[in-house]
Amino acid sequence: MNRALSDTLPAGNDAELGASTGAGRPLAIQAQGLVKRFEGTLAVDGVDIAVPEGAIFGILGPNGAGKTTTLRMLLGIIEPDSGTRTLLGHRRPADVARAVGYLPEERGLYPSMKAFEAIAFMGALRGLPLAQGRRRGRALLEENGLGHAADRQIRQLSKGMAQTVQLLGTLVHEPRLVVLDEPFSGLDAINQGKLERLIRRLAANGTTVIFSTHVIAHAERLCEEIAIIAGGKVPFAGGVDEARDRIPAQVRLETRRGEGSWRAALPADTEHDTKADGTHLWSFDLPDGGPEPLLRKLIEGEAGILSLSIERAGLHDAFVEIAGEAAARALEVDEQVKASE
Ligand SMILES: Nc1ncnc2c1ncn2[C@@H]1O[C@H](COP(=O)(O)OP(=O)(O)OP(=O)(O)O)[C@@H](O)[C@H]1O
Repeated sequence: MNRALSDTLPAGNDAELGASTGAGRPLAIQAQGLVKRFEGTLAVDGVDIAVPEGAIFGILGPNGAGKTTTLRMLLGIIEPDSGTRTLLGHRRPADVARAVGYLPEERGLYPSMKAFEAIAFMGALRGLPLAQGRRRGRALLEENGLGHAADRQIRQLSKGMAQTVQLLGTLVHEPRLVVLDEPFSGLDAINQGKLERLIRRLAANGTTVIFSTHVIAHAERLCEEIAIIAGGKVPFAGGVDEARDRIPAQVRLETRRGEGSWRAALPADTEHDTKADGTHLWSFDLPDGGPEPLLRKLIEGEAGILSLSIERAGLHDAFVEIAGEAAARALEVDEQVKASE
């Protein structure tokens, strides 16, 4: 056990220090086999999650997939029926509550409080002295373009502004771990962009950020690692690139010649078209060996390459591959609903 930490831990504390990824990076969150049932509904069915410290980690899944239930179990707001979780090295989330910031899915602040007071109040709930919270509240509002609203009551703010105030209240005590449940919901495109930048700044300063979303684009733009959740299960957890690599990249090739020894380098199910000018178009999955052996054979066989493009799969296609069409359709509907809001 780390000497400095062991000195601060009371005897018999159940903290479990030193959890780390295979690559040796310490973990801010480690959950194994989390299960939660509500009156006959199996909301979460054996979820494993490992969130490295300092990461931006997304939990991506459609409505009802189990995202909120998972986050609540991680935070100790509800207890799992089975499974274990470690938060910042502690088995009891309450032991590290002051180092955690949480934006719940249900938004709500006292309507009569002024914006800067609301932030200070949220900080006080996590142990920050009120005077300090008030100072930081004003500064945070200023930094985030809401300085003019500091003395306005919450009831006088727009929904998006109030949501930003609540988010700042989640951050005012400078938590090491920030848990955001659907933070982009209810924000317009400009404020979504601001929130993305804020999340990046937090991570750049060493804060771990975990957020849930049903919008693939947010996870794809922000996250190094994700967990895909569908029907209470996590069929994939790992790097965004690793998820995208589940699907072969698509090659589009244009050649002057249509025959030659190089044809053997193209997969059997390659699509082929001959254009009016006699040149050839080929589309196929990038073979296992990657682009270099393919290119070598095309050049050695004198295919007469006119153009070649390789397009990696997007996270949406990876999601379909991993979680299935039905879950992906549910996500798409969510995005359409969002777009029409
Ligand atoms: N307190 C509860 N009582 C009964 N059922 C619940 C409760 N909380 C969640 N559920 C059910 O558990 C399942 C997972 O819900 P959860 O809120 O975790 O999903 P979610 O992925 O966060 O969805 P959303 O994006 O709609 O918030 C759903 O079927 C939901 O109806």
